[in-house]
Amino acid sequence: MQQTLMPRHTPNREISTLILKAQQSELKDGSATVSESRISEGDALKVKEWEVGMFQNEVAASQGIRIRRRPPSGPPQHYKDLEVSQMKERKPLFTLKKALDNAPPVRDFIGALKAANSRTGLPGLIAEVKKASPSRGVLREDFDPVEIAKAYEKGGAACLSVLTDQKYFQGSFENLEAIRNSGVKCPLLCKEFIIDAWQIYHARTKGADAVLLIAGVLPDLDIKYMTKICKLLGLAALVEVHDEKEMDRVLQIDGIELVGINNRDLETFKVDISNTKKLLEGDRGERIRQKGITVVGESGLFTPDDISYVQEAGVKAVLVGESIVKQKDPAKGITELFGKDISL
Ligand SMILES: O=C(O)c1ccccc1NCC(=O)[C@H](O)[C@H](O)COP(=O)(O)O
Repeated sequence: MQQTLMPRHTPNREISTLILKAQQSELKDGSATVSESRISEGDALKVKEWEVGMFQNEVAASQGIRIRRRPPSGPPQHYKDLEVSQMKERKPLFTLKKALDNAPPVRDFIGALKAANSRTGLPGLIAEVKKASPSRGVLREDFDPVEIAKAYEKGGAACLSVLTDQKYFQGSFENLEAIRNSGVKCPLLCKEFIIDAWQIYHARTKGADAVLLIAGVLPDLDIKYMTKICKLLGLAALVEVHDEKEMDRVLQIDGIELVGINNRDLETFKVDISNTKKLLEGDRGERIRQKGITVVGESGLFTPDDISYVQEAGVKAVLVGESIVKQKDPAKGITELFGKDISL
């Protein structure tokens, strides 16, 4: 943490004061990070935002992060940075914090996956409510998110993943909120490109029980900080990796309970389900088991053989979109995917 508190760029006076407070706090109890220290959560967020803004590209490069968001200088240009900064202006953090008082209670996302796995002997299913994707275009023209969510629950899904990104997936927070308010009991993952802690608060106010943190997009410091915010809010964090390097980065972060192995390369869109097996082999797999991490196999799962393959590799849960959302009756699609009725 000290290293990130010694910027090469000069912070403004407010940030300098906050950094000093955080450092004094660290000196007192030795181990605290900015977010754990005695400065307020709002102040910690300001320091964090400043650190992230200054170092993002340097840190990202050193951690092998391939998916870059910010230009080296100047204003944000990536659509998600722009989108989030506009949303933050409309609903600042203090407004979101007030809205938390009226947010529905959080349901146990990881508990639901484990219970389904124990009940069926098969990986717990996170069924994805996704209208379109960058690799496949529109998956379902007659897309009614609540109807699909209800069919998934009827078909035995343990949890649901709801795409909220509009640009690439034609998703929305309205869909997430509508599913949450529809009486569907499955815990909900907010499937979003999270780049800012503000989005976690926002997801919580819209009824999410879990959020996605993508290691290919977020530096270690962000993953650490954001998993703490999730814990603070009672949300589960699904930390997604695609290769060995990302898995190794995530394994050295304490407190991570749920890791997703995406079989899809987010840059090339190439899907290979043997990726799940590769990342769970040998010492790496052993460390994951020792840490008690629940692993989710993600993407490209279409048949009972695919499910058996990733289960044998060591996953306790799977995240599936295309193969079930395209079915006329998504509940039947689940039965076909698993080769048996998992709702019983
Ligand atoms: O689905 C895509 O084309 C995609 C492209 C780029 C980034 C992410 C993408 N999808 C997100 C996902 O990880 C999947 O929606 C999820 O794992 C389900 O995958 P599938 O069962 O293959 O629909």
